[in-house]
Amino acid sequence: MEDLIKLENVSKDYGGNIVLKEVNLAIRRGQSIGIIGANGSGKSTLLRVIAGLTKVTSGKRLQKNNIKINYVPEHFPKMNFTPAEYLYHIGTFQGLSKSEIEEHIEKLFDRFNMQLMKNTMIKYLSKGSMQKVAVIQSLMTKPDVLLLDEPLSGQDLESQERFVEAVQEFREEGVSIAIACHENHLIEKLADRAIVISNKTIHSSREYTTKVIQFKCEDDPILLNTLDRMDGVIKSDVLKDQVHVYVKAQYSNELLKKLLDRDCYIISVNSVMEYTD
Ligand SMILES: Nc1ncnc2c1ncn2[C@@H]1O[C@H](COP(=O)(O)OP(=O)(O)OP(=O)(O)O)[C@@H](O)[C@H]1O
Repeated sequence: MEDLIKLENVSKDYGGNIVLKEVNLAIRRGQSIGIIGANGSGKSTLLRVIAGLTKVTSGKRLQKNNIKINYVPEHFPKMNFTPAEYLYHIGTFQGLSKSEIEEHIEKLFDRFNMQLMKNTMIKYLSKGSMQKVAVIQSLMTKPDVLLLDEPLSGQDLESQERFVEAVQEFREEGVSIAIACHENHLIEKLADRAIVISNKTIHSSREYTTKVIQFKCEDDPILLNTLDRMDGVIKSDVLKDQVHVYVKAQYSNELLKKLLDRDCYIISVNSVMEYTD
């Protein structure tokens, strides 16, 4: 897989306070990384370094030419704009036409239940609504790399689900994603691999390379006979009336959709993790 952004022995300190020490990391095309760590461990700093928004103290940040990066910060600034005005400016800056911007705003405001807040000054919005403006901004144009810092912060459950769906759609279109958050379930859903920051460095990573989908289906020989030939399927086992199918993580949503279309009952979806150092 092609490297879009690479950190080589990157260290970052703030006035002598070392936050990251000799970190090596590659953001690969189409790969999705979850960043886990305690408060203050350096997740936001790492994301800002990946985004190229923070200068590194030593080491190198390399970036492939002409790639587009969308970034959702942990704290959205309190601005004297309405969300519609702000997104209009951002869309124009990103080269979208007026009608494209209006279409995106309508669709995304509906999707995130923000229509009533469209014309309220951002500085008066609640924390969750402000975060939704940041999320909507990052979804208006398809990037090569989507960087998300605590994107669910303050969002209600329905908006969280909408957000997961939207990120999954980008993922299926090959967008690379790095997401820092404290919700492990979100990382398991959205990441192929999780890195853990502690003691100023990335000391281990978990690979979510395979998903195991457990389901039941009415007698459907066509499905069972073709399952092993479907994209990304590694193997399948039939145990009494249940089927366990092992599928590469990036194909699991596609397979889930197929199973649901055939009225299968999904019992569970689990990640098989491999640890690497
Ligand atoms: N601009 C800055 N100036 C000085 N120190 C900073 C700055 N940004 C971050 N730090 C310090 O760097 C350390 C790591 O902060 P960072 O926000 O990256 O952690 P985090 O893992 O994202 O934390 P949280 O989970 O609480 O959001 C903290 O000690 C923080 O005080």
